[in-house]
Amino acid sequence: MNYYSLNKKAANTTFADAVVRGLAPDKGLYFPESITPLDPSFFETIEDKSNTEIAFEAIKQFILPEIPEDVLKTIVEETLNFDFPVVEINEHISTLELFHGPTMAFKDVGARFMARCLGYFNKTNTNDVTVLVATSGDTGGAVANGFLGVNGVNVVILYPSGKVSDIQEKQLTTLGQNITALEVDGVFDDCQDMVKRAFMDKELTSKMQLTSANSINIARWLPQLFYFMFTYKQLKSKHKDIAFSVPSGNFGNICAGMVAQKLGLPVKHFIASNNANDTVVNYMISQTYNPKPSVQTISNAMDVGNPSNFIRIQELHNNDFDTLKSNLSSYSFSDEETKAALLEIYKEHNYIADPHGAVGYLGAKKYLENNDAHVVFLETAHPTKFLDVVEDVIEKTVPLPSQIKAVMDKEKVSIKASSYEDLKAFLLK
Ligand SMILES: N[C@@H](CCOP(=O)(O)O)C(=O)O
Repeated sequence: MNYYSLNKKAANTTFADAVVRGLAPDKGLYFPESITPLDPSFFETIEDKSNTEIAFEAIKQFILPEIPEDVLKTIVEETLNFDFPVVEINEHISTLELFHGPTMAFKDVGARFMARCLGYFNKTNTNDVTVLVATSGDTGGAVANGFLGVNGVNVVILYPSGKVSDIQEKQLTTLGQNITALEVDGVFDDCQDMVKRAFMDKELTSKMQLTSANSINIARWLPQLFYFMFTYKQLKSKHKDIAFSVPSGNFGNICAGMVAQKLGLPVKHFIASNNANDTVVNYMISQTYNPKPSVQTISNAMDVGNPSNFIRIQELHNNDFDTLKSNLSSYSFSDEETKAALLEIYKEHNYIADPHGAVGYLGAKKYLENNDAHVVFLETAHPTKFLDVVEDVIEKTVPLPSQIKAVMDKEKVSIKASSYEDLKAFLLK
């Protein structure tokens, strides 16, 4: 499979090259040249397949033969060695728990998958690769964990100082080895802009191979389509019309769900559930894309003012607003509404959500006001990653899982960076 740049000014390229570059030379995001629907029998018999069989069948057209079939199977198996349960909240709403991996956030799948792809390509590539990643909370920890000790790969994580949760900060600043955390004086979008600027900096790129482990990288983005297939497997026999409410920040996850839909997955509708960072909500009303600096919220992983993947979503809908509108609704919710939802989910349904899941729950409820479907909201991270907020709202102590306990007492190590020049100086050193 070859990939083209959505800026249409760079040459098409292979999966390997797109992964190693991260971003195309014209600063565009890579996009697959074709998406061929799977045979309908795949979905008819999905309940008989294991998660790894589903994932392998769904992703192979994007990767083979550059990674051989047996290696890709192993990558998929190693990536997916934890559960993805769907939990019913009520008759009309369920949640897909995406927090059973090592860093307890949905990013684990993409990070582990990409790390293994890069590890494979590095066997024949003698040059070290530097992975730059911007995080508003969860990506950083997942990438640190997924890439720890990968041969020939150095990881530099940029995160907005004081704007990630304590646990998230521990997860991305305490591993050492080939992982370095840069604490940026700014918001997530500043971190993302610094990463994108580094890719265009000829002085840097002439001296080192840079790539990204954000969802702008196809190997981080595409595996997220698995979640939507795993949900269908679990709900197919119970519900006819399934819609997804996806807590959205950089919009990679929901966009991957739309790729699953292009592959033939029956999805009635997508709901992009946002916090106060409502760039896409406004676009869906005004048809004007007006990115703005992100504002800080209690669902911090979604504090993104200029979602990178929205351009891929438009491409998937042939850049046609009416087509997009028939498939996507987008709503925004305040922190107060999010806290009220956390409490409601706990009190009425005996379920402890995290702030991002609570935003997803609100999106599901809003959609159901005027539509019929069974809506699955994605629980993108474990509630204990946002311990202060969750315990304060539900007035209950939440037990800590082993993955969280493991980082609690480790010492944070980070380097302050207040400008692009600081990042560049660090990389050149
Ligand atoms: N929500 C992210 C921000 C970056 O998103 P990504 O999926 O493009 O890595 C985070 O938690 O860091």
